[in-house]
Amino acid sequence: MGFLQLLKSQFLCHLIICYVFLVSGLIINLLQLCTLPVWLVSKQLARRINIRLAYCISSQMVATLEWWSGTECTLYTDPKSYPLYGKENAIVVLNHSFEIDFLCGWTFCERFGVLGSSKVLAKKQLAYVPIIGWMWYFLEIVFCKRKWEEDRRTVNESLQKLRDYPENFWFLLYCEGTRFTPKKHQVSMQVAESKGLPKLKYHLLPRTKGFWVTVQSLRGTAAAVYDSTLNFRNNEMPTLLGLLNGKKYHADLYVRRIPLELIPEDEKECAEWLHKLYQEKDSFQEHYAKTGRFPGPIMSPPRRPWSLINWLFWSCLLLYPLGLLLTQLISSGSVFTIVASVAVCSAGLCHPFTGKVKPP
Ligand SMILES: CC/C=C\C/C=C\C/C=C\C/C=C\C/C=C\C/C=C\CCC(=O)SCCNC(=O)CCNC(=O)[C@H](O)C(C)(C)COP(=O)(O)OP(=O)(O)OC[C@H]1O[C@@H](n2cnc3c(N)ncnc32)[C@H](O)[C@@H]1OP(=O)(O)O
Ligand SMILES: CCCCCCCCCCCCCCCCCC(=O)OC[C@@H](O)COP(=O)(O)O
Repeated sequence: MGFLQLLKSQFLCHLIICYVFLVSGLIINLLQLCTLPVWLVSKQLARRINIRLAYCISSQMVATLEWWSGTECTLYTDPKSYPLYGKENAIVVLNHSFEIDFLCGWTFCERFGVLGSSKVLAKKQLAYVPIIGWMWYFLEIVFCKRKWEEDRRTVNESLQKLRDYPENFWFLLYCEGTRFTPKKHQVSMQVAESKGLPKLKYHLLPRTKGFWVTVQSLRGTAAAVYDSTLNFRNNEMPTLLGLLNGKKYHADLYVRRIPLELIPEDEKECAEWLHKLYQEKDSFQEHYAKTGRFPGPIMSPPRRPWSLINWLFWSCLLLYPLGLLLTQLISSGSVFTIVASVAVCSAGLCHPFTGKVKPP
């Protein structure tokens, strides 16, 4: 193991990364709160400010993937579609199979310049997660309760509000509705069987209602659906903890651009269209399993320095006062103060990082 790799596996480094993320995240949440009066004066200005503030949070996680772990992201796509990425609004349909699939999505958003404005149809519970969930509130992220009677109206209303969004955005939809597990796959294939639909090997049966309402609500706003299929080399199942430990993965993403006009307006036809799309996605995964690559040419956008620059900025800003505090603590010479501080910090920090869950 080289020196750099050894350094990346050190708990102290992980503490520093998390400290910078948590403290900067809360500061940015506070700044976002301060933009509320700006909404009253100029909604578009408030939106533009929030896009940049959100970038400061999400790009830290992208920096962990791109610069800390050195994970590589390869894009397979049609060269004719490539120049349009980042230059138009789009609905992204992605398989939900990996712990870090959303982060790979964010990485591509970063490379095409739409990270700050990227959106998702997320379950309502995520709105209450500090930092990311609170940031999403100000980004006008669309939340669903997974109760169609309510979502039909609320999802449509939230999407209608994006019609005059001032910057290009990608709207991510995990049509499978939940992350793939063998158990969920088994149940989902029973539903497929009962509906007379062909079985899928690598995906759960897509939920069609959210897709239909999204396409209908964003007609005239989004230009296309980006059908995206993600996988990792060497059958790896990457984790956030792995990234934090500096483990390098290799992500492959296959993207097909489908103009929105090609998607049927009728709900039933649209559902059939989506089921067919997932059968095709399944065949791409089968191709990947057999050959280790997706079909089509590789058009990989390079990583940009901005996520690293943002991380270095927040690190300098937040590690300096922490360093001062520690120096003062040590130079105080009081054994009691030092022991008490170490005890408080350990109590506060150990619980989240041990990953243990209290029994009910
Ligand atoms: C160039 C580069 C390109 C791309 C780069 C890639 C990506 C970058 C883009 C953007 C990044 C942005 C952000 C990313 C950041 C973070 C994301 C993180 C987290 C979000 C994750 C989530 O929260 S996922 C969960 C929430 N989302 C969804 O659920 C969406 C899908 N669901 C739906 O659409 C649903 O229809 C619904 C939620 C709208 C409503 O749900 P409800 O349950 O009420 O209705 P359903 O229609 O789904 O259910 C009834 C029908 O379903 C059938 N059924 C029952 N059981 C099952 C089953 N197990 N499987 C399948 N179907 C089932 C049932 O029979 C009913 O059938 P009908 O025939 O009556 O329809
Ligand atoms: C700089 C890096 C520092 C990292 C340390 C901090 C880590 C903070 C991580 C916050 C990540 C929050 C992003 C939310 C995305 C989670 C994806 C998710 O939760 O998907 C849910 C779906 O699957 C459906 O779930 P089910 O209810 O069906 O099951």
